[in-house]
Amino acid sequence: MEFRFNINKIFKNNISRIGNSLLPAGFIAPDRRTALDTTAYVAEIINTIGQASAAAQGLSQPVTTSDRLRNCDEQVVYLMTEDDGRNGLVVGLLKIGRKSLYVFDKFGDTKHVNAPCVLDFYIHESRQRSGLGKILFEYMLEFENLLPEQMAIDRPSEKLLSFLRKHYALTQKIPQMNNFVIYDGFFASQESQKSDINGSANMHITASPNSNLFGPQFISEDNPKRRSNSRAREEAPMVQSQAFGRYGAPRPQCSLNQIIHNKPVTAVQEPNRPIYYPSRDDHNNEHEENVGTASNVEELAQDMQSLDVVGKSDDDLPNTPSPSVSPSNENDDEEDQVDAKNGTGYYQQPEYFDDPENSQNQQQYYRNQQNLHYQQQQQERVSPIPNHYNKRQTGKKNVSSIIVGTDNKIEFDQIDDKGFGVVKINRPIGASSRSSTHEHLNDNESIHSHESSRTHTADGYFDLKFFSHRLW
Ligand SMILES: CC(=O)SCCNC(=O)CCNC(=O)[C@H](O)C(C)(C)COP(=O)(O)OP(=O)(O)OC[C@H]1O[C@@H](n2cnc3c(N)ncnc32)[C@H](O)[C@@H]1OP(=O)(O)O
Repeated sequence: MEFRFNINKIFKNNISRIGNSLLPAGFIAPDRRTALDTTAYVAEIINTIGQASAAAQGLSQPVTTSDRLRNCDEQVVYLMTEDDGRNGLVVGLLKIGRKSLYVFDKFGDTKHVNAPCVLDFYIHESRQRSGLGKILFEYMLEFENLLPEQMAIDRPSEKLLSFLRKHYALTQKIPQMNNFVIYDGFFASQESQKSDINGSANMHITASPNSNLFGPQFISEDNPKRRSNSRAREEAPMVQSQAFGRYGAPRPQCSLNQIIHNKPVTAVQEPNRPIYYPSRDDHNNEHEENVGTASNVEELAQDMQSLDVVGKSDDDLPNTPSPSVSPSNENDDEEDQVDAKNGTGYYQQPEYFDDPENSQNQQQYYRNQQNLHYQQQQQERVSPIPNHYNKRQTGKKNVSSIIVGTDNKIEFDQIDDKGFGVVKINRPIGASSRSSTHEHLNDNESIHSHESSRTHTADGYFDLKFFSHRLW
């Protein structure tokens, strides 16, 4: 590879080591101007041979550029030149540098190493397979005081793999998940550099593929399984997690790990986490009352079932529907109708039930009952507040009302900024005047159906008062 300038004045030896100064080691410039010119020439040489190396490897971008070399303290380039009696030739490039890597050892555990790496290696096509590559590589190993197996190879080509196999008998690769190739014997030389991200000498990060999901786990080197180099995992390895911080939280069992190690995959058991129900008085730190565990939820459900619905307690009701009943479920609708006809329904039946011409009203009645039931349950979950609390006790300022009409439309009517919401069921849309709504607003009344209202119309009125956060 020829250049427009005489490279023999720059490189006094066949192999020159160049660092981030872009001047060959031992180069002496008579003046500053010469130094700057030489730097520019070396930059041009490096860029040119870097391009040639990338082309030889089929890379779209060169791995070696003068800018990268200038800006990196950890990398050096070995250039091989020939004196052809004219301007001289550049015939080879070898770039190495230390890199901080997470690599798998032969047991599949991840280790953090700061390893010397072969980053770029190129011998001009006219000189390949003539032994120059080995000369250049040997020079580098000697200068850096390294063994070939100590080096990690960055994306080696088939030619380089063959080169290493032939000259250094490197055949036993340790599989990695990154582009680096390391060989057996790599870790024997890394003992002195062993460390983890905390700098601890006796810990390392596991190679779990779930590390990205659940965070790294730190396994002690004192683990007897690691000491014995046994990969049989009859018992769970001792995993030491950080007691605090990001990785301090309990992690779910890694099912992939169980599959890989042929263990029965157990169902993931959710920890008994506290359940937080939104409190109306969060700002008063009273939400502690609303924090419970799953068992508390059952108690809450029992409390809900014991509430008086439409003036009738559960004790009077032979068939209490499941709390999970969905108001939109048509089948459940039918079942409830049958129950009601048999006198085993959950709610009281209005008089028009006996009128066969009123079947539409009956259906509407059941739908509304189920809606009410569902909304009550939802309301209870969000705001499990004794129904005798008044506005002053709850401190709420927002009042709004929902009016559910006979055609299943819901009218949500905000009256003014007071404290509670009211759902009015079975009222004609828009027919409920604000004044009449106000008349029925009594903060001391229960969240259940409004008996007095229901008597005003054959459709029946069921007001549901609720505590709500302000929506608008
Ligand atoms: C991390 C990296 O840099 S990966 C990129 C490596 N670089 C390249 O692939 C660029 C193209 N190749 C080259 O530049 C050179 O072939 C090098 C640098 C790999 C080796 O340099 P050479 O001067 O050819 O090596 P040298 O002559 O000392 O050793 C020759 C041995 O290298 C291997 N080798 C070299 N060229 C080839 C080739 N075309 N095909 C297969 N093996 C080859 C063989 O093992 C060969 O031995 P053999 O001739 O008995 O089969």
